Amino acid sequence: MKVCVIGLGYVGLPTALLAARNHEVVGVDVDESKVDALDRGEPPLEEPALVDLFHEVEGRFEARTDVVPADAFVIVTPTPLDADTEVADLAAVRAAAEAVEPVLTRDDLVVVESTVPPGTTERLVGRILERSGLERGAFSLAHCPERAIPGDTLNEMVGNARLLGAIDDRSAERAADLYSFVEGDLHRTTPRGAEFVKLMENTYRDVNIALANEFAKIAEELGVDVHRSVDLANEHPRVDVHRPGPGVGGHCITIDPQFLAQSSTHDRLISQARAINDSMAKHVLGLVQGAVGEVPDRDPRVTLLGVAYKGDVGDTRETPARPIARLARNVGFDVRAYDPHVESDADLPVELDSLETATAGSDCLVVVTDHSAFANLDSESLATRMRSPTVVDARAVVDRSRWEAAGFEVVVLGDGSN
Ligand SMILES: NC(=O)C1=CN([C@@H]2O[C@H](COP(=O)(O)OP(=O)(O)OC[C@H]3O[C@@H](n4cnc5c(N)ncnc54)[C@H](O)[C@@H]3O)[C@@H](O)[C@H]2O)C=CC1
Ligand SMILES: CC(=O)N[C@@H]1[C@@H](OP(=O)(O)OP(=O)(O)OC[C@H]2O[C@@H](n3ccc(=O)[nH]c3=O)[C@H](O)[C@@H]2O)O[C@H](C(=O)O)[C@@H](O)[C@@H]1O
Repeated sequence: MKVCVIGLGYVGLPTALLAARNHEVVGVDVDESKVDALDRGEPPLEEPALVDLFHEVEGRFEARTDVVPADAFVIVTPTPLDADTEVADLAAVRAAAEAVEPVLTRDDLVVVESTVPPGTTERLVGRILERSGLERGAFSLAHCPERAIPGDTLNEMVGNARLLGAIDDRSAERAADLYSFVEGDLHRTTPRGAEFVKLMENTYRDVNIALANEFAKIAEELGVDVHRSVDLANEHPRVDVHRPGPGVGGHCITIDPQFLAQSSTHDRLISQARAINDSMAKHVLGLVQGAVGEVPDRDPRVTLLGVAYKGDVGDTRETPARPIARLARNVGFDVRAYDPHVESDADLPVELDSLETATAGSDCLVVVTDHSAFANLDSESLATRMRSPTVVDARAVVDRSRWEAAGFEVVVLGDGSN
């Protein structure tokens, strides 16, 4: 079938390329520079396996800025949180549905793949499509959310089980054909059911991380090491505590729980977990202030190691580095930053430098991101470059004994044992 994928971002582009293994695919994005890059054969993709896939499907994938008639449409546009109202901003999903409506014909399939609050597929997208004069059922409609983890997108898109939240049997059959690249099981449910399950999954992770972060703060008070404690607790066959850190980032886990909270009067734990995770930036700053103390002569200098929201990716959306940098600047720190996966980011309140420049004369390093490269940093040369060799490790990635031997004072978030 001919498939039109609308939104060529972290999820839409890999989805379009995978679908192009079995179908003719047109990828649509409002960002002309993205479409131009794809036309030039330069896909904006971080994972090497995805670049290979781009070349594999050449001839079956084309990028455009306008929606064209097709047999199936997949909406994968962003669903951020509206900053003023704290509810889902569905403008891009609405715009995509409005772009499909004029070209929609009988028997076409429309899939919402964006993560959305329960009810959105049928109430918002379905109603816009009905303006075409076609009744629901004359066209197929489904919500098939994505579960892939950034960093291993291709393997997860293919291997993970997938939800098919279809309005009827025909919609489910056609969606199964569209997603024939998926090797995991396809589970049939309703659109609202799929919307709810997707949000439950990310909420579970956010709440679990909040619990780990609360354990970390308690461990600091009690004088024990939370990281070793989590390892030991997870030896229990029915316990799976997540990892504490400087806060939860990314476009999904920071946002999706709020789509559930906004949909119910019963939210208690979900909002509390969000607040705990958001409080971690302040907690990290407290650790930095405790470690650095009073600095004579000039503003104390702090260097953020990592601005990406998590390890080994270059994505900075909702990164905890942002509040940490802002809070540090507010209390008078000169803030520098280095990230091996991020060259520049205009949305960050701090410029990115090379490791050498960012750490020169620094009073404190703060490990914000768990990039694998940080486990192998040369602590001895860092110690000689800094004014006072101190590190606050919010991810438990540095080797304490090696860094202490190099002359560092080492503070690990959640480790009260030292
Ligand atoms: N990033 C991830 O790992 C995952 C994201 N999701 C969900 O998938 C959806 C998309 O997320 P990402 O791919 O990360 O977003 P993104 O921001 O990387 O990409 C979205 C793309 O849509 C384009 N766009 C915006 N409005 C458009 C319109 N009206 N017509 C055509 N293109 C338009 C943007 O220019 C951008 O290229 C969101 O709902 C997100 O919650 C779900 C699972 C995983
Ligand atoms: C339930 C689940 O694992 N969801 C995944 C998640 O991807 P994402 O990269 O946002 O999640 P993540 O790896 O948990 O990272 C989110 C944030 O949480 C932090 N984090 C994560 C795990 C942990 O134990 N402790 C912790 O502090 C990370 O450092 C990061 O800042 O959200 C994606 C999405 O829905 O967009 C989803 O497709 C992915 O499968």
